[in-house]
Amino acid sequence: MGPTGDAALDVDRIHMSYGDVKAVAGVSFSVRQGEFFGILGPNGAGKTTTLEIAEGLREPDAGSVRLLGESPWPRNVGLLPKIGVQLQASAFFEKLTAREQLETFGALYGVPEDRAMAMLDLVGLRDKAETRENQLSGGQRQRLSIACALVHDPDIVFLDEPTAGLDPQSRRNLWDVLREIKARGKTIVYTTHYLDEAEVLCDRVAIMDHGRVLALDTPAALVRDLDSATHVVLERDGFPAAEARALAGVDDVAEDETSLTIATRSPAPVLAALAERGALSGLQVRTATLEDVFLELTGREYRA
Ligand SMILES: Nc1ncnc2c1ncn2[C@@H]1O[C@H](COP(=O)(O)OP(=O)(O)OP(=O)(O)O)[C@@H](O)[C@H]1O
Repeated sequence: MGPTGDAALDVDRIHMSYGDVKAVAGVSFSVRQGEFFGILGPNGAGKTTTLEIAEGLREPDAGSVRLLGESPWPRNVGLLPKIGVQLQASAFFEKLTAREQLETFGALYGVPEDRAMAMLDLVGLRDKAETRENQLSGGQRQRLSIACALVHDPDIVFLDEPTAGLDPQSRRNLWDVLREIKARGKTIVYTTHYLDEAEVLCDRVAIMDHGRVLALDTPAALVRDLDSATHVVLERDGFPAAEARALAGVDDVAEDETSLTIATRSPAPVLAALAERGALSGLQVRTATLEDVFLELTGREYRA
């Protein structure tokens, strides 16, 4: 599934070095309107540099960017009302409450004051409206920074690792916020080093390593193209291993103390055969993930 219609963002063969460090080495991708696009990769892959060039915060050494049909560099003031950039939490105004932060950012764009409460509702912070930002938790500050990026109702939002450093519950809460933003028709471009998260949230992802895009597609297509086995796990005593080996479509069978694991590239008939024999007790089905895709692409285990 590639971009269709007018692209919200077109990044064309960009390069960027910091001294001897080649941070971005010929990166190209397009993001279509309304798409949730993830830039993934381990630390130092070049995600932030790519995002900053796409937003118009940095000038690339080579290559070009079209953002909502325009060049974001040199600083394109006409684009600013249409793009939202998540601020680092340190960019909040000191001593203001969550509501006042939003009203202040909103005032810069001339939006009505009641937008602040609407944004607090969107990110689930209404009950923290009168709390000063330095008294918010890490997850609440992240949500406030996303609300600030959205206060002027931009068409496209850029988020740099919005879920980094959050506990699992806060991460999940933020996923709901991101899904709600997408449901409102916004284009989202975000970076993360959590591959599992991107698999759940993103329409398409670019997997980066050492300044290059190694693969770009929907998470489902990337995993499917691996052609790796699905693992069907059953309770060990639920079904004899020898019978499992004899089923059509089974590639391999392994046993440990508690479970029987069947590897297959045709899970549907194998599951149907197990169901016919009433052997689905304790069933778990494990398919490949984006981490397996990364391993296949780079030959090394993924380490965020
Ligand atoms: N301002 C800078 N000066 C010098 N080197 C930099 C600078 N910013 C980034 N780099 C280097 O460029 C490379 C890419 O960095 P970048 O921040 O774009 O990667 P990243 O994928 O966002 O990593 P992370 O997940 O750690 O933020 C890294 O090797 C980094 O050390």
